[in-house]
Amino acid sequence: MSRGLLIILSGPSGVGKGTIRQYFESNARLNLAYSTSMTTRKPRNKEVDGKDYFFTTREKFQEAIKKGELLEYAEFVGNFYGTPLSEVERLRDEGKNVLLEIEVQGAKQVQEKCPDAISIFIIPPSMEELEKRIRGRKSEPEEVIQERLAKAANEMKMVPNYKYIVCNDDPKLAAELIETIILRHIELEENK
Ligand SMILES: Nc1ncnc2c1ncn2[C@@H]1O[C@H](COP(=O)(O)OP(=O)(O)OP(=O)(O)O)[C@@H](O)[C@H]1O
Ligand SMILES: Nc1nc2c(ncn2[C@@H]2O[C@H](COP(=O)(O)O)[C@@H](O)[C@H]2O)c(=O)[nH]1
Repeated sequence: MSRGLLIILSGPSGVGKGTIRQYFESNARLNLAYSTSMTTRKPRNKEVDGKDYFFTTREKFQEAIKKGELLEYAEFVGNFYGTPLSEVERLRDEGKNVLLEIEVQGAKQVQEKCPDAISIFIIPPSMEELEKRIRGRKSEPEEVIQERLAKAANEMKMVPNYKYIVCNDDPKLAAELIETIILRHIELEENK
């Protein structure tokens, strides 16, 4: 059994990463495992600890950084987010293809540490549409929406650092394109 692939799904907040993931995560052919991140952000309505995120304190997050327990981490609009390393390693050792849904600073760290990671950047059809989506989600207060939008403009400059760019106009189509990318990489790995 070969070690699972590492897949980075990145792109600005509100572009639809989570929405797209829901279309393909139950596709057994992809043999995917979603890496649950750790965050100091407060849970949103309906978010479940241990499923959507491991919600934690700043102190515990700092401790995890110090102990080298995170594959990557970043501060994003006042909160910390990071990927627990041991879980990623365990899943990949079990042959699972591990999906990281992370912002661009963390993606850069993973690309440096794991050059064979498959990096996919999701872009919105326009910045106006991105704003509409962040607002439509009604998950953040106005000042946080403004900060996320300002950040998004800079994040878009990172596009050239990614192997694949997928526009999320229609989420089903975007998910199908990503499925095709992952399936091709699985095939390449099997033929090695
Ligand atoms: N193709 C699309 N067309 C219209 N609306 C969309 C599309 N994709 C996602 N959305 C909507 O945009 C909003 C943001 O999507 P989502 O939460 O999946 O983004 P995200 O990139 O995961 O955000 P974050 O990085 O902040 O977690 C949601 O309300 C979702 O329903
Ligand atoms: N670098 C990391 N970024 C992460 C991680 N988990 C999520 N994220 C990204 O943070 C922003 C904000 O997320 P939100 O849930 O508050 O909207 C978004 O781009 C996420 O993809 C992580 O472990 N590391």
